[in-house]
Amino acid sequence: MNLPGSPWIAYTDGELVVEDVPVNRLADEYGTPLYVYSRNAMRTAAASYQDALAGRPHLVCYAMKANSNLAVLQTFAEAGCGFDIVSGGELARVIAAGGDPGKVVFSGVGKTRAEMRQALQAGVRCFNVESEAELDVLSSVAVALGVRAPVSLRVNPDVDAKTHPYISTGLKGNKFGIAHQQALSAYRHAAALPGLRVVGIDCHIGSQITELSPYLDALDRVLDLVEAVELAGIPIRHIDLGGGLGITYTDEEPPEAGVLIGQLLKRLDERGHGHRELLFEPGRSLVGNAGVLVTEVLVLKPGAKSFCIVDAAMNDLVRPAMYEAYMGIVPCKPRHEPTRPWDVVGPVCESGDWLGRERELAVKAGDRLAVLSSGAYAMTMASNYNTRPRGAEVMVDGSSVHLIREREQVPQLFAGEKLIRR
Ligand SMILES: Cc1ncc(COP(=O)(O)O)c(C=O)c1O
Ligand SMILES: N[C@@H](CCCC[NH3+])C(=O)O
Repeated sequence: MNLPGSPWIAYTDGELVVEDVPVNRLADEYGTPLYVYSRNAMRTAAASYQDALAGRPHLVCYAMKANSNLAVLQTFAEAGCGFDIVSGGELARVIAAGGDPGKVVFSGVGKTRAEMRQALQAGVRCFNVESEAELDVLSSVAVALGVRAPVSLRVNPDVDAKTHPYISTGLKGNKFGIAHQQALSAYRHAAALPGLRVVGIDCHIGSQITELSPYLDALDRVLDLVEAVELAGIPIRHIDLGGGLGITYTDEEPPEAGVLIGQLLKRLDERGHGHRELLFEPGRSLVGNAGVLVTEVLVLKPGAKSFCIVDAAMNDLVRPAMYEAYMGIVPCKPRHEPTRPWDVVGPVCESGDWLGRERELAVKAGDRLAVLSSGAYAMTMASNYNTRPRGAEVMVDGSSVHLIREREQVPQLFAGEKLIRR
């Protein structure tokens, strides 16, 4: 069986392993719920973008919202990546991980003045500006600091990324970016402001995209604009095509990064833009299939509907509850016994607290299951709902194991709370 995450995540001698390490051994040592990542899967994924872009000026900016653990950032920084950030908190993480702020692009529809100042002082590479009003605010913050902010306008190309409505971002009904019809005037506005320096153009049309055509359609819209903006006398140095490339959770067959980039480069060349510096902001496709969430079966409730209650829940992995997303679930040590369908659910007091429905499994209490494709948007979206401490994170690199985040302890969860004095 070829699991998502193969060859880094696979069965060896009847046991699930991440690289050279059996997952059950990690669960024995670090407990569950436990996020386990393959460092070489991350390195390989970064290389697939970088190799496809070799010989062209480029920067792959890892969209760290997918997984912002410092050791994950360190891995991508060492691979030569920059970062796509959406908050001052994410910038602080980049710096703490030893990343270069000069390789950071700052996206997001609602940056605060304090975050703008922080990013200007750190020397980020570029602000991806998402509205005309933001141009004025950013310019005034930059003028007050005596600098010019490098800006790229995030254009909303009104292209259907054919993905879940909650994660589509490039349609005119989405809150993201500046409508492509208004972008030229927004560029004129930007070029006239004293605190700004136009450096690029940006678009990001959505997430978990499994087809090439939306990317090519968006690129055409972006190139039309680049031509119009440069005709207006405003040079555009880089083109940032965002992230969004999907991964295999079940039977999806998204294009490989190399294929996507090959097609985009071909279109750029055909249209005479092959010399431009290219930026990408991939998140999920760099880390999603590099990780699993390991959980222990607490109790079984067979019946008309059979529930397999595990110790991980929607607070550890919200994607099924939030998007009805399918995540593969496999045993860490398969039993050679008959299977039956189980709803794999967590202990949280919500009917929406499920990880998988109608999964054919042979399980007993105490067994460990691995939720596949949990390297992206799992830990970063985790919460403490029901006063549940978040799990530990472990990075495997060959046969080396690194604890990269300790398990939260309950007292930490209310450490900042105060009783009212009587
Ligand atoms: C601006 C921006 N860039 C990049 C990403 C990364 O997306 P993905 O994880 O789908 O590659 C996102 C999230 O969708 C985003 O909002
Ligand atoms: N968090 C989402 C994707 C949104 C990406 C951020 N714009 C997911 O788990 O699929």
